[in-house]
Amino acid sequence: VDLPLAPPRRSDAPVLAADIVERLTYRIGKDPRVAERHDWLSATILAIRDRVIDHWMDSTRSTYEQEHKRVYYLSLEFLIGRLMRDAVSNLGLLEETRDALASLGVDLDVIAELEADAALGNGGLGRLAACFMEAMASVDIPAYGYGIRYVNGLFRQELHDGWQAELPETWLADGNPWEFPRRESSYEVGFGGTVDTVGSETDGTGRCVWRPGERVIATAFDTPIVGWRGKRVNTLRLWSARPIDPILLDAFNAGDHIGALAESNRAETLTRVLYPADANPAGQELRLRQEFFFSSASLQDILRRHLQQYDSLTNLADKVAIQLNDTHPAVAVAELVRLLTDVHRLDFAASWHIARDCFGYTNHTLLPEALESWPIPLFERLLPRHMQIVYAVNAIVLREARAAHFDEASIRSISLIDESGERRVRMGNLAFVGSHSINGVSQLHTDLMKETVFANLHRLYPDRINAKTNGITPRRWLMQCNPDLFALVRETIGDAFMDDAAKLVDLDRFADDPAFVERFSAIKRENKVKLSNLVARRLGIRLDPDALFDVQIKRIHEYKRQMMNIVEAVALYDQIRSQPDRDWVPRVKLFAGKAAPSYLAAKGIIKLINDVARVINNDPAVRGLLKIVFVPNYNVSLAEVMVPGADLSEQISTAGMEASGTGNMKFALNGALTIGTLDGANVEIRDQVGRENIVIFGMTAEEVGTRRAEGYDPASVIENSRELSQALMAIESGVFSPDDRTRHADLIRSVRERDWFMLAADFDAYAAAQRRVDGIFADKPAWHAKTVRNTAHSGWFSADRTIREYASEIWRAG
Ligand SMILES: CCc1ccc([C@H](C)CC(=O)N[C@@H]2O[C@H](CO)[C@@H](O)[C@H](O)[C@H]2O)cc1
Repeated sequence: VDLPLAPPRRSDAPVLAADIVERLTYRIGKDPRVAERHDWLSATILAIRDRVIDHWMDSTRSTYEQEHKRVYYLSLEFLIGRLMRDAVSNLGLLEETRDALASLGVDLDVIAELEADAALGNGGLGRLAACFMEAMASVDIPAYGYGIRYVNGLFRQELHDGWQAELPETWLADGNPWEFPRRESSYEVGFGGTVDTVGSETDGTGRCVWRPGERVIATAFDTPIVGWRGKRVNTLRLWSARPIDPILLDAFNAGDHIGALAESNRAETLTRVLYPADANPAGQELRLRQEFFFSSASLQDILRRHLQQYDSLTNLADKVAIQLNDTHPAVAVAELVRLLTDVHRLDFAASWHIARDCFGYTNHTLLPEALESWPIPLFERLLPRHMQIVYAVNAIVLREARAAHFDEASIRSISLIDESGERRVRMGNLAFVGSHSINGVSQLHTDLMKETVFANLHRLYPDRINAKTNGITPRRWLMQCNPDLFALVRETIGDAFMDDAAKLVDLDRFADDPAFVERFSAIKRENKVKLSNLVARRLGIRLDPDALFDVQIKRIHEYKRQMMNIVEAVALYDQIRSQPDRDWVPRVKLFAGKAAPSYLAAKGIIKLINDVARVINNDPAVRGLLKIVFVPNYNVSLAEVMVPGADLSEQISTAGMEASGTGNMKFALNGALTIGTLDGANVEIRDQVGRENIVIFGMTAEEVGTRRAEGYDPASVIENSRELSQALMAIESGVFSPDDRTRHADLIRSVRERDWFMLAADFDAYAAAQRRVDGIFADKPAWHAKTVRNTAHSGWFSADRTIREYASEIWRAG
């Protein structure tokens, strides 16, 4: 029966206003005269949502009818932030919505602030997944994101006397108007149990049957992801776990109330909370259960959708591309082989080939402690059939390596099984051998992957590793978070850049145009005022918007060297006090970022920053020339205010350790100058914006490697740097912690004795680079010209470019 389709809705302001009032009245049940701001937000989202649904259904239908290849992005994290402004803006309804609400006496910007951030991620990896979802819809690629619908996202950070405190994040407390429960899309996911072989091996009818000891139901919640101009609306499908039996009545009636709810509690726990670690795996069983739960549910859903359209699985790789966002979904390789072999009865070899042709794997870190591996006893108990498949795959791979005359040491490093100590399954190796493409997230990172963690696998399979330098969506990270700059650019170079960010380069010729620069810098100053107002509101600290706003916002980690930044602040503080007449450039150092709760050194760094801030900010001798601010609870929405308000972007990681960085791209696009090492995508930012429009310092990744190999003695470096040694002494002696003089002694000792992240070795170069920055900032025309050129030459870092590369070189889609 060809059912009539709902007519698309008109969206001029009066119609929108009427729709909003209609939703408020009949869906929210509030009288407009007494409605609260959050009621208006919910009503507006419901009205906008209907416009989204029109495009969503068009997209889903066209994908089906045109038999498009679908891309599936499997990620345990999607750091989405807020969605209303994104949806309204990408549908081109911003002015209409603003006018509609204004006609009802409501300010769009005020209610937009009330939307909860969907903080379903830790940092770079999670935010990249969110930018990719928006970009895939914007470049018209049929794609699904698969993840977990955590009830509690990344913890809320509060500062208690300068110390990080973690509080539960409750984004779903007031409901989530953007999600659609899809009860019909539910799948059983098993754990534990046994594997039986039925039929006889000899006549080829033999096959394995996994009999799980436990089962839970994965049920889907869909969120529409609107692309630019509403070209396409894709689906983010997040899985939630629920019990097969919500309550065991006989146990309950027998009075065992706890036992009666055990299964439901276990299911509930499975998708309750996001693991807050972003570099070192918790290694807990629940984490492996989460990884398998969403991988299995996603693959079952993918195969169901494929078989619904094509009644065979042999063409799966022609119609399905699956991207593994780091090793977190790597168990999907074994699960797809199981589903194809045991459930859909393809032979093992065919299943293995299809799987490899479907999968691509993205590596996001070289940090050894961040590479996931699971103890075999745990893996085997939880996933007995997958353990068998891992062994079978390993046999194939090691046979190929021996045929290629690899020595035993290489064989050991290639093996999916780490035999060095406790036997463990290497998820990075499993993802590698199970994928036809393995990509790094910047050129340098990719080169280092070939030389380090995957050197031998690269030797065995030399045509798999490729570079896909990260990108960011210019919609959220320019058009929406910096509308004034966006409007100025549009007025200056026309609209073309809105559909092709590379066109931003047309701005270059205005870098020395005083009239343009006047307006460009005025907008930057306005954004700095906005940021200052936020800091005043939240921390009661007053900032001078004409000072140099020096910003470092990212997860707290020793390799990101927030420590080097604050030690340099102490050295500068000392100089301002000892050379008061020097014409210092007033500077505000702004920090923000969360530390993994179990990462004590990182939490110590947060406390150190706050201790130094308290002393410097209250020292009259500084006369406001230097201020330190740590803004709590860093998240996507805070970044949307801090990025446009920055003059200087701190990208100072130890070279070779930041796979790419994406904050660096956001700052450059919003007209900030980068001070950084030649690490990750900083190298490509330098190539794009030009050596004269970035301030590079410090050792290269190669020099770091050499320095370590030669034996690095931080003590000798420290004694040869008066600034550094004085600053370290001031901190360790308690100048900034009079209430506990030895509080920071451990942090300083780890620099003096080991300094694995080469803070001492790079310090003098860093401090000198900061003085160079002062010099440039004092020369306003020079400064502004450089910042304009950063915006002009950041188009290449649009996620649209990155996604087009994935689509043509990995997914062969779109
Ligand atoms: C298992 C614990 C865990 C969780 C997350 C991760 C992520 C890989 C960490 C991460 O977010 N990596 C960042 O990914 C960004 C997107 O590619 C890069 O830009 C950053 O350089 C990289 O640190 C590692 C280990």
